[in-house]
Amino acid sequence: MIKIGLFGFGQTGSVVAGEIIRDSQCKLEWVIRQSPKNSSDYASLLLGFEHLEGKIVHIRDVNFDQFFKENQVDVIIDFSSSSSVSVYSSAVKYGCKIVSAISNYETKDINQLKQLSQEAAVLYSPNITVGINFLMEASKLLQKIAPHADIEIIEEHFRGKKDVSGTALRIAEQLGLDKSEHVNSIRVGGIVGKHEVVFGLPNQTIRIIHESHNRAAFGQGAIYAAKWIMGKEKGLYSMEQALSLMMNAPNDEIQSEPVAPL
Ligand SMILES: NC(=O)C1=CN([C@@H]2O[C@H](COP(=O)(O)OP(=O)(O)OC[C@H]3O[C@@H](n4cnc5c(N)ncnc54)[C@H](O)[C@@H]3O)[C@@H](O)[C@H]2O)C=CC1
Ligand SMILES: O=C(O)C1=N[C@H](C(=O)O)C[C@H](O)C1
Repeated sequence: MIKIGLFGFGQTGSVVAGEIIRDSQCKLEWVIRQSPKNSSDYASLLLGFEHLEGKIVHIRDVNFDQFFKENQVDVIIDFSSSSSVSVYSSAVKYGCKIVSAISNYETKDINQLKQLSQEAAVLYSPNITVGINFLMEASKLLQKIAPHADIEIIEEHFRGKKDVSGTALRIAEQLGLDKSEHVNSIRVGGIVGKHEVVFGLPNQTIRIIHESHNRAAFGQGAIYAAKWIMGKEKGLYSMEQALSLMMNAPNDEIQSEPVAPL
């Protein structure tokens, strides 16, 4: 059983908590949240389950050195904010691994996360869905086939998302594009997350699109990453690496036993 601690119980973290609770190989030990709401409750009860799982802990109520010593977990999953890395850095001395899904880090915080990976296994992904990594691989392949194509990235999210999509910035980086020139953001309604790479050729246009319809997609990706990182030594890993078996496996393996749920 993989013991998981979760940072963040917002619009994504609360859905991720439900996915962890539903997974038979994982146990949600605790949820650290910033809001004093529902403190000392259980995430399971708040999400409609009948058993007790995922004690809700208010960040102001804990001495983290003591908390991590007394509430040790195998993996911390972070869906909170850039600054949380400074909170859970002390957990790694108890052997804890980290899966961070924070999409846009402040420079000091991403540097601290990289520093942490010298003592612990850390997986960081601005988009932790399985599907977006296929979009990235397909885009890199198409760019090789059509090196002269014009390329634009379109990212669409819910109206309240303030930052530019970390996923789109990473796609631009992987394709060698100027992030300030070739990432186009749309903020409308309740779109969970859509990324489109548009390849413009003289007589045709090719579009590669990934769309998350439900935040459970992020929960499934985070759980896959948590299971994958359990066997890893200290170091910094990406979701592309965690999925590389799926993308590089011989055809018969892919057909018979997909490595991760789509
Ligand atoms: N990598 C991926 O695939 C995905 C990444 N994200 C990222 O996850 C983060 C959260 O996204 P949302 O849930 O939409 O935002 P949100 O604002 O709804 O939730 C964030 C929650 O974290 C809490 N929080 C902030 N700092 C905290 C701390 N130090 N300790 C504990 N809790 C803290 C906030 O109070 C809030 O409840 C964002 O960075 C977002 O970009 C979201 C979806 C997918
Ligand atoms: O804030 C979100 O919700 C999401 N953020 C990530 C990003 O910024 O790329 C990933 C996903 O699209 C949802």
